[in-house]
Amino acid sequence: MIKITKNIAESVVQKRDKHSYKGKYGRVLIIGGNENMGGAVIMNAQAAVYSGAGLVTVATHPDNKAPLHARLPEVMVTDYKKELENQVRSADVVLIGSGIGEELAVLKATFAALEGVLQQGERKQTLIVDGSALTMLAGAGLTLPEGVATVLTPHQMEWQRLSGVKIADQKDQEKNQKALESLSSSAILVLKSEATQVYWNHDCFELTVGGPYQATGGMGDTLAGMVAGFTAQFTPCGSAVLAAVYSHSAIAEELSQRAYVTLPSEIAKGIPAFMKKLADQES
Ligand SMILES: NC(=O)C1=CN([C@@H]2O[C@H](COP(=O)(O)OP(=O)(O)OC[C@H]3O[C@@H](n4cnc5c(N)ncnc54)[C@H](OP(=O)(O)O)[C@@H]3O)[C@@H](O)[C@H]2O)[C@@H](O)CC1
Ligand SMILES: Nc1ncnc2c1ncn2[C@@H]1O[C@H](COP(=O)(O)OP(=O)(O)O)[C@@H](O)[C@H]1O
Ligand SMILES: [Mg+2]
Repeated sequence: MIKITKNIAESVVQKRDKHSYKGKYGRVLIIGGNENMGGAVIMNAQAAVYSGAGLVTVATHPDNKAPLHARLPEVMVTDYKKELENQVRSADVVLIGSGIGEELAVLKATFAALEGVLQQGERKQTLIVDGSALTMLAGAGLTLPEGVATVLTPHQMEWQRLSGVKIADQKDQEKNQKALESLSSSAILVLKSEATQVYWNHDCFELTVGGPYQATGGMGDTLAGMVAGFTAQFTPCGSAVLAAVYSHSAIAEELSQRAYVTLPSEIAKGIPAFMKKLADQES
């Protein structure tokens, strides 16, 4: 087990090139948020924008458009049942599942569009699967698109549903690793808990920052948005995931010095200053 340290995050988050522009920092497409769970995509999007993603589009239920624009003028918004294929085609990173409910057709259309891009050999895209998309994956017996850089971000029950590994057995790295390999030959797993584990490239990493002040709805939606924002900007994908996982909980730990609970939106607001500290340390 390798500890996820500040050093890993510092080696990932770099100072920005003076001659760069938004196109260099990735196009993120967030798909999720049904009529009852629009908050989930707001938290995804806030985290992705504050992590520095170059362009962020949210494909969601139309009821969520006005609240999203009111909270985050930086994002573009589209209906997740219209023109999804074109949106997926133009994205570098696709995050699907937070608050998506049971919109199986949207999940299937997203996977089909990603496979279409792959077949044309256009470029390497990253897919992040969170929340209810993981539950639908488990229930519908869908397979993950191979060849796309994939990150799964389940909490313990989502992982139990998807992999069959019972929560009580999830401390067993070998069991988790084997189950992951049976789902995908190359996916990265972020198995969230009070001691989050990341499985990448046959290694297992463990988070040692964070705490119970994070046990509040939307905390995982914020992490998923950070993973999207970081993977849009930094390579390799696994290092970017580790840096996002570390930063999310390290910001919460800092906030917990003066707060009983560390709300997801407060963590998101802390991202730019935290990333600056990481970039300033980078050697
Ligand atoms: N504002 C919004 O729009 C928000 C929208 N959200 C969206 O809601 C969707 C559903 O996500 P979900 O996680 O709330 O529900 P689900 O997948 O059924 O899991 C809960 C079941 O698992 C069990 N459980 C056991 N261990 C667990 C663990 N470590 N962590 C968590 N649960 C654990 C737990 O046990 P119990 O608490 O009953 O003992 C219960 O039986 C998802 O798409 C998400 O993005 C939320 O983010 C909130 C804010
Ligand atoms: N006791 C705890 N200690 C540390 N982190 C926690 C604790 N409880 C929850 N978390 C973190 O909060 C997040 C919860 O994710 P998730 O259940 O998907 O939230 P949601 O779907 O409501 O956004 C994970 O990153 C998890 O590691
Ligand atoms: Mg979640």
